[in-house]
Amino acid sequence: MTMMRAIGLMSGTSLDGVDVALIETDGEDVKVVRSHNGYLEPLGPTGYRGYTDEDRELLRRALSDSEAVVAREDRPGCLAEAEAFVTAAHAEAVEAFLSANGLSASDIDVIGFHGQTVVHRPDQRMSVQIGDGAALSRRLGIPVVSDLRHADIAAGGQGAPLVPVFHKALAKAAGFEGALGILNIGGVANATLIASNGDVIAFDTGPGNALIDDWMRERTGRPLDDGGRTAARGRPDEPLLAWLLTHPFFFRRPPKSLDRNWFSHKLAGQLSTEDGAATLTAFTARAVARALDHAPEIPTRWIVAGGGARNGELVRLLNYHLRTEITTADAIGWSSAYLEAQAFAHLAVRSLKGLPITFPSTTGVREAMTGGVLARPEA
Ligand SMILES: Nc1ncnc2c1ncn2[C@@H]1O[C@H](COP(=O)(O)OP(=O)(O)OP(=O)(O)O)[C@@H](O)[C@H]1O
Ligand SMILES: CC(=O)N[C@H]1[C@@H]2OC[C@@H](O2)[C@@H](O)[C@@H]1O[C@H](C)C(=O)O
Repeated sequence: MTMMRAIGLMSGTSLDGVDVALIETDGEDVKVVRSHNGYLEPLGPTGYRGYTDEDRELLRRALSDSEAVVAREDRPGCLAEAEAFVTAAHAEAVEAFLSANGLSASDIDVIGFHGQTVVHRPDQRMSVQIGDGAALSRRLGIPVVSDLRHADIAAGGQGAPLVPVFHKALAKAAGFEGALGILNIGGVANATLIASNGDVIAFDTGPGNALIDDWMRERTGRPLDDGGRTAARGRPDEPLLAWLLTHPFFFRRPPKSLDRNWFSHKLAGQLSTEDGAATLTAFTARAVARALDHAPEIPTRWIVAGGGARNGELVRLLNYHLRTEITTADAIGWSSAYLEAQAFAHLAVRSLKGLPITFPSTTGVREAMTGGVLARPEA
């Protein structure tokens, strides 16, 4: 099949910025190259457009104002302003990326545009990602696929996670054998479990970095615990941790997905900065370990991606709780930081071709289905 050149754009729940990645894919197989250390990695450059404090403040207000959303078209409070900003920030990110890599719009077949999640209520069949795909397509002169969660959620699925079909393509390209776990630790964490016979299940495991980030911002003014160094100096509050893990979410059978706002860093309340960071970091790690309760086959290899892979204390705890050695995505030639953006490039091509992007075992939707809305520049 012919390979297409696709750009994926992700602005995740951490609200840190726009990730940009170009890959070549036919929607089934991803073009890979052998990296310097012998692993197979997706071919293509990546880019990033960080949010300023002011940008992040607007997005935070948008998250809060979005509580008033009743129908998915609603844009209460600052949501319309935030949506225009998200579209413009993504356009700038792509323009800078193209020029940095000597590319022009005609070199790109399609863009997969995730947008910024502001509402995720699968029980109400609603998940809203702000960002205007049609406007982005017109500005860039490139076809854009957006709104990739809606069809699934409207059909009764969780609308998340969407990356598993890309994880599976990467695992196939790498030729991994045996049961494999792929963990993405963004604001929220999600796991893809691939059994030795190729069967896939996927679900959100619980909070990722979001609570740690919120805690650090409140206590230190810096929005992350660099390397997990603060957590490493503290002691987790065991009774609080045990209580947090009694939340019904952890007992629900997958597929399941989580909204960023279902848990709050305020739960660590009165603890010292270090002990609070240690407790919230341990919470993320133990919530991930609860994934093993739902695994049809215990993975013998775990690959960890997302910003959380750079939190040394979190990785140390995961090594302990997952009972097997874990490897960071970067160590095997995959990109910890850009895997999700690459996934949305792959998903856009699958959407263009009408291939399924969600499955009963990944979102709980009744049957495998495609999704996404295509906008063409001339429309
Ligand atoms: N050096 C570091 N030390 C500790 N944590 C880090 C480091 N670098 C990044 N992070 C964490 O990673 C987060 C960003 O992760 P990532 O970009 O994967 O999230 P996202 O894509 O926004 O989220 P999601 O996957 O939920 O959509 C930061 O907010 C921070 O918590
Ligand atoms: C609703 C939403 O935006 N969910 C995100 C979030 O961030 C991580 C986790 O929660 C995952 O379910 C999803 O993103 C990834 C990209 C996904 O859909 O696979």
